[in-house]
Amino acid sequence: MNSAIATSGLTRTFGDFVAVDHVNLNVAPGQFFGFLGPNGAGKSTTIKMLTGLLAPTSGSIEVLGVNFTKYPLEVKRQIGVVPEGMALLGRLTAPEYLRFVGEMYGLDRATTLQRSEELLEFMNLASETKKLITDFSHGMQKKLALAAAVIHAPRILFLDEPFEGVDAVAAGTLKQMLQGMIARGATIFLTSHVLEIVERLCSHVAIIHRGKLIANGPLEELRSGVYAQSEQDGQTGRLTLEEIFIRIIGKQEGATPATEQELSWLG
Ligand SMILES: Nc1ncnc2c1ncn2[C@@H]1O[C@H](COP(=O)(O)OP(=O)(O)OP(=O)(O)O)[C@@H](O)[C@H]1O
Repeated sequence: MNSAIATSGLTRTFGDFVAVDHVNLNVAPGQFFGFLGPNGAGKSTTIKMLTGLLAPTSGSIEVLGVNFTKYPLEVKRQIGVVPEGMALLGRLTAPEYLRFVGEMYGLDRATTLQRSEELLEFMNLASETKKLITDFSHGMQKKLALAAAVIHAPRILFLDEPFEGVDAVAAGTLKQMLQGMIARGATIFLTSHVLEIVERLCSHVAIIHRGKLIANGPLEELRSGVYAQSEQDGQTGRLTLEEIFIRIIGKQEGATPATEQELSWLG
């Protein structure tokens, strides 16, 4: 097996609209992979297909060398996911939910209990064990969804906007947890609009725009490609991922960047 995640011609349509258009991805085991794109580009739709939450219209997906369509359960056992809507069970408490998830993955009760306690402590949720999940704040729900996604020690973790709504202290803890997983050989595939965090964590980046992949590779290669172009434009110095992203998307749009437009009527 050479890839942790490999897609070929992955496509999803909604009626006539092509949300994901013949995407070929190749993520090596142990990579920290950032999947970027503007709003509505097709990131969540792709993650949903990669984790079995949405069927592709066409194309193939292999995860850890296994055909997802043919052997979905075998794949699902080895992956963890925090999807866009988190999909928690609101009428349970956090320990009840983690116990449910742990047992669903076939962990014995003692292991589930021990990991659940450790995770709640780690996520700073240990004092919230009596509250129903439906009464959790958005950030608390996000942290619980993350805890549930890793309780079975998955080999691949898929995260759709893991830092959204999470406070700075928790974001720091989370980054540490993800880096620890990478150090122990896991693969992480994440979407985020927080490009400073992606830049700090991810070794590889792909950019999707209107359903099509428009950039894909090691972050440093992407940087040097865009950097060479920007030198021709007269700009020198190291580009941040945010600058790289804006340049790549701007080139596709061929329009005036939003920052240069004005809402003159607005005060
Ligand atoms: N169930 C659906 N029915 C119709 N259109 C959909 C559906 N799900 C997604 N889309 C459309 O597919 C496109 C891609 O959506 P997606 O949620 O994948 O974008 P995204 O890159 O995750 O965006 P964001 O960064 O805003 O979360 C959008 O135009 C969206 O409206």
